[in-house]
Amino acid sequence: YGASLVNSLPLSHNPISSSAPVVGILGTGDFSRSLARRLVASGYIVLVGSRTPKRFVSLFPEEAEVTSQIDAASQADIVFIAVCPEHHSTLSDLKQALAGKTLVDVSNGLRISQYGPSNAELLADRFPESWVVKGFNTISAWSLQMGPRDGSKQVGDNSKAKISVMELCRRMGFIPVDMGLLSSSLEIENLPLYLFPSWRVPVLGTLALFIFFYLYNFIQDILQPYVTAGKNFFYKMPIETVNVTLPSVALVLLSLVYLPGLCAAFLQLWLGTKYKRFPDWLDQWLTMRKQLGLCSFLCSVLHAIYSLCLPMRKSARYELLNLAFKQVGHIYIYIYIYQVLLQPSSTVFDSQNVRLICHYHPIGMDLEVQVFLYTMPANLLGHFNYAVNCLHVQSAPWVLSGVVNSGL
Ligand SMILES: NC(=O)C1=CN([C@@H]2O[C@H](COP(=O)(O)OP(=O)(O)OC[C@H]3O[C@@H](n4cnc5c(N)ncnc54)[C@H](OP(=O)(O)O)[C@@H]3O)[C@@H](O)[C@H]2O)C=CC1
Ligand SMILES: [Fe+3]
Repeated sequence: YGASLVNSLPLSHNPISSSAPVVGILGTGDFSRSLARRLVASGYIVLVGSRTPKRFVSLFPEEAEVTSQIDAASQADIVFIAVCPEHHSTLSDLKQALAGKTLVDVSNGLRISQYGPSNAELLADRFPESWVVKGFNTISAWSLQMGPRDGSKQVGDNSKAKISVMELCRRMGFIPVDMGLLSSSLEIENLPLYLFPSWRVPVLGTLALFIFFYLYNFIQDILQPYVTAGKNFFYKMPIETVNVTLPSVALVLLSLVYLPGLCAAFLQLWLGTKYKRFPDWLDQWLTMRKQLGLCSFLCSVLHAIYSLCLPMRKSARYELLNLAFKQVGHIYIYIYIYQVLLQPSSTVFDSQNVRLICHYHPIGMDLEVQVFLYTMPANLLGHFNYAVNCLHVQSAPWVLSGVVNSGL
C-alpha cells in the first residue's frame, strides 16, 4: 500500500528555481513515486524515466514529468536508479546518455552478504563513464512519503536568509530540513503541540472494550447469581472480574492488529492491483496496528500481574495445578515480552514492518506473493501468540476446571 499515502501528502510551495539541478529517476515503482513526490516538494525539477510512461503518469505528482528512460537519462544532471538490481542490465542502452553524470544507486540486496561485489559496484562496472553514489537505500518509500522527521525544520520566504539559518543549524551539528515558504510555518508551529496523536483512538478503543467486557463479566458472574440465587460475589469486582476481563480485551486488540492486514490483502486481490488507494478507514486502521498491539501487550501484562495477586485457593494440590496451568496458559505473555522487548526493530506490531517486507523484496513480485507477504505476520511468533492467546481465553476456564474436577 505504498500508493495509499502518495496522493494525500500536501506539497509545500517551493518555487522551482531555475538553478536547481534536474533530477532523473529511472523506474516508476514504490520508491520512485515517493522519491519524486519529495523531490518536487523540495523544489527540484523531476524527470521520471519509464519503459511505459503513459501507464504511470497518473501515479506521479503533476509537477514531475514522466517520460521515456532515454529522455530522463539525457536531460537530468543526476539520476536515481530506482530499478531493482536484477534489471540493471536492461539499462545498458542508456550508457551514452548517462556518461559523465552522477548515478544514485538506491538498491538493497535480498539477503545479507559478506562478500562483494555490491549492487553499486556492479552498477559502476556497467557504467564506467558515470559516477555512482550509493545512498537512500536505508530510507524506505514509506519514510520518504512521511517526509523529514528529524532535525530543525526551517521555513522562510528569502532563500538567502533561510540558507544562513540552515548553515548555522548545520554547524551546530543538527540536520536542517527545508520545509518551504513562510506560509508553511503554521504546520511547524503546531508540530510540538500534538500529544501522542496516534494513540487517541487505540487507547479509547481499549477503554471501551474494557468497559464492555467488564460489564459483561459483572452481569454474568456477579449480578446474575445475586439476583437469581441471592449469592454475594461482589468481592470479586476489583480483582477477579478485572482479571477475566483483561485477557479478552487483549485478545480482541490482537485480532484488531491482524485484521486490517487481511482486509488490505483481500481488497488488493479484489481490485487486482496494489496501486489503488485504500479507503481512509482502512488506511488509518493500518497505521494504528502498533498502538493496538502495545495496548494488547499492556492488558496481558496486567493480567499476569493480577493472576499472581489472586488469593490462593482451597487445597494445596488445586493451587499447584492451577498455578501450573496458569503458567502454561500465560505462555503468550512471554512470547509478547520476547517480541516487544527483544525484537524492538521488528516487532509484529510495527506498522511499517509489513510495508518494509514488501518494499525491500519487491523484485518481480506478483500479486499472489505480495498478498501472501501482506497476510503473513511480520513475525510468525505473532500468529503463534495469537493462537495460544485464543486457546487460553476461550477454553482455559472450562478445560482447567474439567481437568481439576476430574481429580487429575
Ligand atoms: N520501496 C522501498 O521502500 C525501497 C526500495 N529500495 C530500492 O529501490 C529499488 C526500486 O524499488 P521499488 O520501487 O520498491 O521496486 P518496484 O518493483 O516497485 O519498481 C521497480 C521499477 O523498475 C522499473 N523497471 C525498469 N526496468 C525493469 C525491468 N526490466 N523489469 C522490471 N522493472 C523494471 C519499473 O518501472 P517501469 O515499468 O516504469 O520502467 C518498475 O516500476 C530497488 O532496488 C529497491 O531495493 C531501496 C530502499 C527502499
Ligand atoms: Fe490468564
